[in-house]
Amino acid sequence: MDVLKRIIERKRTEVEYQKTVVSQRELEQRPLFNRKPLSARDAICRPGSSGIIAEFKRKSPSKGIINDQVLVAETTAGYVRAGAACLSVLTDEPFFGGTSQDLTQAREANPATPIIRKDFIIDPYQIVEARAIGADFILLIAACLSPEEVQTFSQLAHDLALEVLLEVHDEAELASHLTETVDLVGVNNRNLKTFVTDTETSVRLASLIPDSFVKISESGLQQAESILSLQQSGYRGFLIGETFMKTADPAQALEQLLADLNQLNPLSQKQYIV
Ligand SMILES: O=C(O)c1ccccc1NCC(=O)[C@H](O)[C@H](O)COP(=O)(O)O
Repeated sequence: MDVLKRIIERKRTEVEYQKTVVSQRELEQRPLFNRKPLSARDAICRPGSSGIIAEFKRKSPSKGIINDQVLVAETTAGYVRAGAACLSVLTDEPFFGGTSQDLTQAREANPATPIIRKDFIIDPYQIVEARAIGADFILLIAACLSPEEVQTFSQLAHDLALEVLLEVHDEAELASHLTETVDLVGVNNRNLKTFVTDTETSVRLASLIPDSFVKISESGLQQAESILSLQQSGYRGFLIGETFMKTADPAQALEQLLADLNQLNPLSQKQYIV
């Protein structure tokens, strides 16, 4: 069975159990549920934005343990100081070693930076929970959902003032799942069957995504050169986890990447505020 199927099977059991522990009504009474979410679109598109969505990722199915030494509040605050436009916090525990508490700690440490709840959303309960733990936007993965679910889940997210990043892997998912109700469209460069990452996937799909959506390239991004070339293809956002997290100082790795990018592109020397 492929990894996504295993993740989703596990997630269904986990969400049903979680509903018996904390009801939706209780989630709606949490203090963070009443906080006004921030716009990832605005953070990524504002002039001078690095567009980097820096991810806190302890482990993954493709790499195993990446970094279990660093702390979430310290690392995410470092990312923001280094120039991240947004943060991504994985909240899946079995496969990625993340928790909802991680996201809440990142929220407390970074009150002015949009945070995505990076998880495998298959139930409306998780969207309400996303707002209650302090997220500003959510991920909907086309490979895990029907087009109708993307439509209804993104509508619910908007009703809760959360933005939506729709993730696709290929042309077919884009054709079947893209709807006006999402805000950002992410192309995942990681083939979930082989785990191989190839930024050509983003290049290939770029022109098929209407410019009304903010385009995000996800996974396997390591070099300033790749980011520059993806910018030239129309991408505004770059979701990066492992490249930063595999180092002892993830924020310093982001700072270095932005310095390399500025070096490569002297015309926009002052573009990234670091
Ligand atoms: O990262 C994995 O191994 C993985 C496996 C199966 C499903 C999803 C997976 N990753 C989630 C992500 O989307 C990435 O964490 C994110 O795009 C950052 O990727 P990277 O920069 O390559 O860590």
